[in-house]
Amino acid sequence: MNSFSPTEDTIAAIATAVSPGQGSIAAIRISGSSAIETSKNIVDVPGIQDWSTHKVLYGHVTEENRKKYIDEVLILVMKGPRSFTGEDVVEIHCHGGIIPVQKILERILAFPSVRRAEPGEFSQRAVLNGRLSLTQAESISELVSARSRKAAELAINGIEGNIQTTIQSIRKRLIEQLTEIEARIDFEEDLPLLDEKHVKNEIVAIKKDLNELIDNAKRGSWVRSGLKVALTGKPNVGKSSLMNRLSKQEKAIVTDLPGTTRDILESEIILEGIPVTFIDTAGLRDTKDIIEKIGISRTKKTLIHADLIILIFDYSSGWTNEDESILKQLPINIPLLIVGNKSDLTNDQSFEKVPKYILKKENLVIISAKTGNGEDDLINYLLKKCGSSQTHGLDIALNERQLDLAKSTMKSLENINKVFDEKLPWDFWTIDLRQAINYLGELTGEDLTESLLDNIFSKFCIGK
Ligand SMILES: Nc1nc2c(c(=O)[nH]1)N(C=O)[C@@H](CNc1ccc(C(=O)N[C@@H](CCC(=O)O)C(=O)O)cc1)CN2
Ligand SMILES: Nc1nc2c(ncn2[C@@H]2O[C@H](COP(=O)(O)OP(=O)(O)OP(=O)(O)O)[C@@H](O)[C@H]2O)c(=O)[nH]1
Ligand SMILES: [K+]
Ligand SMILES: [Mg+2]
Repeated sequence: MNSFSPTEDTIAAIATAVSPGQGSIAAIRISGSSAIETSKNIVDVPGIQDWSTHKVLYGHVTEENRKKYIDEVLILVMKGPRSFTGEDVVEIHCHGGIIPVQKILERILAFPSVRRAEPGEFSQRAVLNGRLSLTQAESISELVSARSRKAAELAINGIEGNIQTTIQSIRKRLIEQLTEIEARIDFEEDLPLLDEKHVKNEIVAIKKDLNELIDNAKRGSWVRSGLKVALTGKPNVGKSSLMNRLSKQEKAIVTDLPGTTRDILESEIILEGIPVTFIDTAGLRDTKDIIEKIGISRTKKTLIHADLIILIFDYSSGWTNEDESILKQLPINIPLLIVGNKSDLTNDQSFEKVPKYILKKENLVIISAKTGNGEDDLINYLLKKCGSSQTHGLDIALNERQLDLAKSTMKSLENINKVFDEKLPWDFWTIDLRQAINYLGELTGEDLTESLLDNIFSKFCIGK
C-alpha cells in the first residue's frame, strides 16, 4: 500500500446531484476527525439518541444562532475505519433542491476544522487509507458516468477488483523474472544457469496477456464512451439526410443547395447498449465562401477523431473524380464504410457508373436516405463493427490512463527482444524489466507519487 501521511483536514461536500425542483432527498458527506463533533454542533436531535457507528439519527439542522431550523434531516454516522474513506464519516440526508443543501454545507464549512472537498477527494482518501485500490476507485467513477448497462457491468467488475488482480498477477510474474536475473548478476557462480530463452518465452507469454487487455480496452472504450461515426462526402450527397434518418430526428437542415451544412452536428442513438454518435459535417469541395471554408476545415478535424468514417456518394449519378479525391484524403488508420445514397433515383444501369473496385468492396452499402431502403444493411454493418458480438465476453476494460500504462509496459517488454537478439548481458534485461514493472505499479497504484494521485482524482466529480 501507499505510505502517504494521513490527511488532517475534515472535508465536506454535497454527495448527490442537486438542482431546483429535482430530487426529493440530497446528502452531504463529511469525512475526517471532526466530522462527528461538527455535526453535533449544527443539529438538534430530540431526546437521547445514540451517536454510535452505523446508526441513523433524526433531527434538525439549525441556523447559526440555533433559533431557527434550516431543514429536517436524517444523520448517518460511520466511525472510522468502518467507513467509505476509512475516517469518521457523517452523512446528512436533507430535502432536495439547492437551497437547503447549500445552506447546510455553508454551515458546516463555517467551522475552521472543515474545508470543502476537492473533486474525488473522498475516493482518494479511501485509497490512501487502504479501503480501496486505485483501479477500484476509478471504476466507481466510471460506474457513476456509465451511459449503458454494459458500461455499468464493466465498472462493477472493476469495483470488484478484477483489474487490480489481473494486473498485479502480471506484475508479479515480471518481478519473478527480474528476481531470477538479479540473483544471477549478484551471485552468478552459486546458482544454476539461467536460460535466456526460458526468460524470453515467459516474457512472450506475459506480452500475450497484456495484448489481450489492450485489445479489450478498445472495445471497452466503445462501451463506455460510445462510437463516433463521422459522415463525409461531396456536398449534396445526402449526409444530413442520412443522419436525420438514422437518429429519427430532423436535426440537420436539408436543402438541395450544395454547402448547406457548415457547423458540425451530432446525434446519438444506442445500438445494442453502445452509444453511437453520428457526426454530420460540411460537404468537402473547393469553395470561396468563407463560412463554408471554416466548415470544411472543421470537417477535416472531426474526421481525424472518428472511430468510423462513412463516405457517402450519390449512387444515382455514380462515382466521380471528386469522390475519388475525397477517398484518397481520408485518414488511412480509421475504418471506413462507403455508402452509395439515393438508390431510389437509380435505374438498373447505375452500377455501371461505379468502378468495379468500389463495387467489390465489402464495406460498401447502397441505401436511400429518402425511402429508408438499405438502412438495415447499414445498421447491421455498424452492429458488426461495434455491437454485442464485439463486446460479448468482454469482462475487463482498462480506462485511458490504465491503457497508456499497459502500452508503455508493452514497449519496455518489446525492447527485451533486442537485448535477447544481440545477446547482451543480464544487466541489460533488468533495465527494461524494471521499467515495465514500474509502469504496472503506477497502473495499480502500488508505485505512485502523490502528485500523480492528485491528478487522477481531480478528474472525478465533486463529492465522490
Ligand atoms: N448513503 C451512502 N450510500 C452509498 C455510499 C455512501 O458513501 N453513502 N457509497 C459510497 O460510495 C456506496 C457504498 N459504499 C460504502 C462502502 C463502505 C461503507 C462502510 O461503512 N463500510 C464499513 C462497514 C461495513 C460493515 O458493516 O460490514 C466497513 O467496510 O467496515 C459504506 C458505504 C454507495 N452507496
Ligand atoms: N431522391 C433522394 N434524394 C435525396 C436522398 N438523400 C438526400 N436527398 C436530397 O439531396 C439533397 C441534399 O441532401 P442533404 O442531406 O442536404 O445533403 P448533404 O450531403 O448534407 O449536403 P451539404 O450539407 O450541402 O453538403 C436534398 O434535396 C435531399 O432531399 C435520397 O436518398 N434520395
Ligand atoms: K445540401
Ligand atoms: Mg448537410
